[in-house]
Amino acid sequence: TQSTRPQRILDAVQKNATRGDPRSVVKAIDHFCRNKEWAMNVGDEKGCILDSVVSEVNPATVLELGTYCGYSTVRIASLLPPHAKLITLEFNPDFAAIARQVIAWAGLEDKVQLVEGASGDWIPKMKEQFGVKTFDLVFLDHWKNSYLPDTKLMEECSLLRKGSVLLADNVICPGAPDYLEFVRSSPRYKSQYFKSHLEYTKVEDGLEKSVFLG
Ligand SMILES: CCCNc1ncnc2c1ncn2[C@@H]1O[C@H](/C=C/CNC(=O)c2cc(-c3ccc(F)cc3)cc(O)c2O)[C@H](C)[C@H]1O
Ligand SMILES: [Mg+2]
Repeated sequence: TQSTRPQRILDAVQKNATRGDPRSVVKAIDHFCRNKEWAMNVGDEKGCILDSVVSEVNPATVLELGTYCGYSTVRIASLLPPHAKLITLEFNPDFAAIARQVIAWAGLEDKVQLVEGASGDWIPKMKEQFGVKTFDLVFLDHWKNSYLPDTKLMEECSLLRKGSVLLADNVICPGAPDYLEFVRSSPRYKSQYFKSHLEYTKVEDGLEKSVFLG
């Protein structure tokens, strides 16, 4: 039977990366996506910006919206301090199944909770289901028209505290114009644009870092 692109990404990880070595998993996916098949991972260039924001925030609790194959999940989790937790939401069961295996190959199962389901259903249940008070860092990389409604939902559910950092991928390409307008004009956020390129290409894209001011 025909394999899917996520399955071919998992194969590339299992063939070329070392079990328990997150950096080798990241390298294997980047090599595959740069040389064999493009895929919508945040990639190595924007990934370095992601790494620097994660290191700066040094979060105890992280929420990722949109796991896909788990590339950014592995990047983030590999930088977390010992007892920190990353919850990642993915509503496509096929992608979730692949991501679980990528996360396991990297040896990061203990730091990552992959929740299969839609952000709109799960954000309101974060406190009761996972004992999360607030998130120190949120990485938004799911459907671009869901960034804004989900940000408003996180505010309504009191999941953001003074200093919580939102980091959004693709604010230029494919773009998230309503989200960008919101976080850049709202007095409750301090926003900063990190110019970069669409993964594995020369097309402009970037990450928007927005600090919630409470
Ligand atoms: C209920 C919905 C919301 N709730 C949800 N709850 C849970 N999971 C959700 C939700 N909404 C979506 N997901 C999952 O997240 C993933 C979705 C990821 C989406 N990412 C893009 O579309 C993109 C495109 C390009 C791109 C650029 C240029 C091109 F030419 C082509 C493509 C580049 C990029 O870096 C990109 O991240 C995954 C596929 C999908 O199942
Ligand atoms: Mg993206």
